[in-house]
Amino acid sequence: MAALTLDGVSKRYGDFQAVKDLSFQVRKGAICGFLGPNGAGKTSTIRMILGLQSASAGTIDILGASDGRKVRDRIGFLPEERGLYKKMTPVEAIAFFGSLKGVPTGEGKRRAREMLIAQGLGASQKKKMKELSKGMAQKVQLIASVVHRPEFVILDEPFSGLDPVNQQGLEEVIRGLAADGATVLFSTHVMQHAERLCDQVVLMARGRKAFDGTVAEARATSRRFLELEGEITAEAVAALPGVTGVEVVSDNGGVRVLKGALASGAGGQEALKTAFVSGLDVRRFELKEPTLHDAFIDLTGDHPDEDQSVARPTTHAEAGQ
Ligand SMILES: Nc1ncnc2c1ncn2[C@@H]1O[C@H](COP(=O)(O)OP(=O)(O)OP(=O)(O)O)[C@@H](O)[C@H]1O
Repeated sequence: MAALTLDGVSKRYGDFQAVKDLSFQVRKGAICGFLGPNGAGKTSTIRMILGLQSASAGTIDILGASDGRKVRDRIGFLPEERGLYKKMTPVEAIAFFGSLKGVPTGEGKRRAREMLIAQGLGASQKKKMKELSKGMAQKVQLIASVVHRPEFVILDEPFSGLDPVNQQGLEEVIRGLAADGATVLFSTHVMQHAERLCDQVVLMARGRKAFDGTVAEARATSRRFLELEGEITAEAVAALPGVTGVEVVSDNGGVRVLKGALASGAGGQEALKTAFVSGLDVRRFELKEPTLHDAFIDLTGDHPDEDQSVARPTTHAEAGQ
């Protein structure tokens, strides 16, 4: 059963169309990654789902309602721009947000303490929000957005600004929400989180949906590739059977790392065999599966995290992380 359905949704700001004819469904209980580079239209879509702005065209159904305002007590939302009342303690802040969603203050405080302890923030319960680190404050805000135990949780770029340890903690929180039966939709331009977490990914590029399916299905749209290192030329790799394109990853005085994309269906063994038989100076080789990041680039031509510190030539090394 679908918890969320978008059908032909568009958003126009003056002459600029930020979201174009967007349709997708999210099944009840699924974790859905809403992916795309900055400006792809993710926040605009989330705001339409929540009813914070109206769609220029198309229809939305969230938990049976035509926008989130009508079912606000059943929805939890972590906005991209964050901030909690600085002088409150985390317990007060969480209970306050709970009270806006109908949770009695005493019960809100009890849940706040329980969740703060579960998140390793037990010792910070009595501090003021302004005394917490950014990562801690972000966790408190996330707890505040789910203290009323919503059926549908929408998180806009929840991983941004968190260090790797806190990012991992957040992944666990998201898994926990889904394990408790909630449907989760989160936006991100960092593919690795989605790769680990999502039952479904919706890829956005320039306002349009570029892909909708499982992570495995997304990866399957992309090609495997062969990475070779040695005193080899790009031309020599391009001539290997099954190789359709070559990228020079690095060149260290003639010792190069070369990446050869394989034609769909090509296993790579044939190319390796030919490389050895023809006496190419292969000092290292690796057959690599495409990551979600590779699939995104193949599907859209965009770099989802181009404003991040992930440099393109090393991207494929992320596959095993
Ligand atoms: N209120 C607005 N008026 C005019 N243009 C807007 C408005 N809000 C967003 N846009 C534009 O619409 C496009 C999509 O923006 P949106 O914030 O939805 O993208 P996004 O994928 O969420 O990216 P980000 O992660 O940067 O927020 C961008 O080009 C943005 O500049």
